[in-house]
Amino acid sequence: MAELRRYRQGNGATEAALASAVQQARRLTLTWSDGRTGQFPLMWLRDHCACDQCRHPMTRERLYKLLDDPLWERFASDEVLASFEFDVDSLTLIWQDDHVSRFDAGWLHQRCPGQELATLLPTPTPWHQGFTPSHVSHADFVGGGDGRSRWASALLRDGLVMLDQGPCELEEVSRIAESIGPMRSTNFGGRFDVRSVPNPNNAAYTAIGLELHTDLPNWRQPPDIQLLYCLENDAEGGESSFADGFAAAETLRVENPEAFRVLSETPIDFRFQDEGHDIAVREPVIDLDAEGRPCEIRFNNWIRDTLSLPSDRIEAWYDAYRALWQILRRPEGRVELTLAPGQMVAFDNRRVLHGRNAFDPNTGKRHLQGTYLDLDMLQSHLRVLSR
Ligand SMILES: C[N+](C)(C)CCCC[C@H](N)C(=O)O
Ligand SMILES: O=C(O)CCC(=O)C(=O)O
Repeated sequence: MAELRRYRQGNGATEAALASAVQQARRLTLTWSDGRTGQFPLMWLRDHCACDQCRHPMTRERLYKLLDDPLWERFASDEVLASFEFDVDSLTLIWQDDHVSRFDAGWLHQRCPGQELATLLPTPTPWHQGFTPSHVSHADFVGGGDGRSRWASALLRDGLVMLDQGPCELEEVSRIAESIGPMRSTNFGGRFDVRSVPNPNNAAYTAIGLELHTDLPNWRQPPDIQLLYCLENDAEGGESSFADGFAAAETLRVENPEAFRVLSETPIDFRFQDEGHDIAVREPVIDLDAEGRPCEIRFNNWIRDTLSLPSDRIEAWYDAYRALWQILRRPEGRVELTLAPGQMVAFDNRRVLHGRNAFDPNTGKRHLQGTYLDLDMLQSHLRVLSR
């Protein structure tokens, strides 16, 4: 007989006690003391067995293979379960092949089919008018208190967060990034310097103003999170601005549904070329998820490639693109700030657009260091911090 073992994933135990368990054909209906009830298909219960044969005892990864289970065909009937019993905090099933599965009642309570599983991550929330980003001090971020989770939560919720009063040290951005996850490398390297240089290969390495944009929309998977750490900002100009691309897309949907449709349904070409690279992709400006909500914005006027569409769709596409751009330009939707030395801005590059005003390199120095991170690592970091 398999060793019995509780299986929790640390999503917070419930106080509710298991009150009844009734088998109806190929399902078990469970009811808890708080009134919640759930119908659990037997095949689901078998697949989620947490014993040490079905889950690796060290990694907790699934070993059970439904494809190789000789009982599988019988899950459609009610012959698969030999017996079951329950008490307030557990449910035990004995299958026809004598395998025993024991479930924690609280674990099942959280996973009633059809029930949203509680997540530890904040919901991305569109900026409302007058939105201002959260600020966390560098000392709180590195200090071991709740600074890191406040920072990560704000970044996941708002897509933008500030870190203040850090040291003016080269590579501090790399240290911060690597405390969260590996830096995401691109054709610009793992970590990049933003300053005006001779022979630049992209507009960020000049002193010109940068219209709001997302970075690297010419990649199949553009970088998720961008960190920009300010080391020097003495030159005249160079102020930063940000806009919530998801909020702008939703405004466009309301004000100009046809433009929204065109931008979300028309893949266009993005392409970056320099000495050693030619990276190109064809994707829409607004990408929608399965529910039709914007899940990615690709907006970068420099590296938008030749617009290759049938001529009867070209004017409509330009009109739609201008309509979105006009919304992005509206002052009420933008966050404007001047980065101070020792300050770092972090933002979701697939949601929030960033830009800067031109600066005059003859009046002083401007130097940022930046890198990218995968959203998976940021989410993981917050889940681990919440343990
Ligand atoms: C930040 N860093 C300078 C590394 C990249 C800048 C990317 C912006 C550019 N126009 C593009 O998407 O290709
Ligand atoms: O210089 C800045 O403030 C922003 C730079 C930028 O837009 C970029 O690196 O993509």
